[in-house]
Amino acid sequence: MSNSVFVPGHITGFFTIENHEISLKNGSCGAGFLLSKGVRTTIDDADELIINVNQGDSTVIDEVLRILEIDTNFKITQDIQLPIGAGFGTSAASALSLSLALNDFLDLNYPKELCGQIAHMAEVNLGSGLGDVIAQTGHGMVLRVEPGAPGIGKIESFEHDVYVAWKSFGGIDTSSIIRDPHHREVISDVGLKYLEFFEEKSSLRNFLDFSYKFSTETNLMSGEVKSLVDYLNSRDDILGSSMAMLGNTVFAFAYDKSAFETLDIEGLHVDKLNNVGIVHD
Ligand SMILES: Nc1ncnc2c1ncn2[C@@H]1O[C@H](COP(=O)(O)OP(=O)(O)O)[C@@H](O)[C@H]1O
Ligand SMILES: CC(C)(COP(=O)(O)O)[C@@H](O)C(=O)O
Repeated sequence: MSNSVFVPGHITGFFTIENHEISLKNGSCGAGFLLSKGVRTTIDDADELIINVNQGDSTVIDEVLRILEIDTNFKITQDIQLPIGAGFGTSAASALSLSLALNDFLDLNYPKELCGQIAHMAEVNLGSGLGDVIAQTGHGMVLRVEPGAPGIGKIESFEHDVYVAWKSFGGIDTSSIIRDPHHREVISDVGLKYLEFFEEKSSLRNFLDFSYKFSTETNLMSGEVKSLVDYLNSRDDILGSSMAMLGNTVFAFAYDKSAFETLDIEGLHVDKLNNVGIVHD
């Protein structure tokens, strides 16, 4: 027997950090969007536990198996289609696709929200993310209006027919930012300001504008990220550009794919906003 689940990558544009002593209520509010690339987890029958990942290590998988208290033999294969640690929410996509795939494979019959809550707990426990899991249960551009795990927090999804380009210069250790008191304060103050503006009008233009202002005012952009973002923002055929939270990564939106194809930027990937979301095969 074999089954697989695909969970899209998620890029956050701006966010707040919301504390709670209960890890399911811990998380973030903010806005981001889903990509057509992500993480596919496949489970197959096996006589022993086999873990096969194309990038990274088994940290996320081990944490999900620990929370689920599963001690059965099977083979886990993860195809991580985006760079890890670079602001694409791959750790959340790994955790969520694994909990959903195991639910199907082992006929656990857990509600989808519970699978999401297990993945959210793995993320929060590892310090690798706050709001990616709940955002990945949505589609298109996703606004997180209340923090927490699926079934606890609240999201709104907006569909857009738009191309997304990205280029990564490398990773940022998410936990070193979200666990640092100074960063936490600045991120939450600036994030709240733009979240409130965005809740009034959740347009694509506002998302791009507020993401750029957030990354500038929080001082999170590296020099190389800022110069590419500024260059992309200077072009008329590009809707806007900003930094992927939290990675050394640039993203930009355009209605026409050719706006990116005519640029001669090494390592620029072109994708489409994902209006579909999670897929079970
Ligand atoms: N399968 C995996 N997917 C993503 N991250 C992983 C995985 N396995 C281990 N890791 C580690 O988890 C951490 C995730 O960091 P984070 O910055 O949150 O990544 P991302 O931005 O991709 O979610 C990194 O230290 C990475 O090395
Ligand atoms: C921005 C971040 C805290 C981290 O995102 P990543 O580095 O992609 O795991 C995200 O989880 C969020 O809550 O918005």
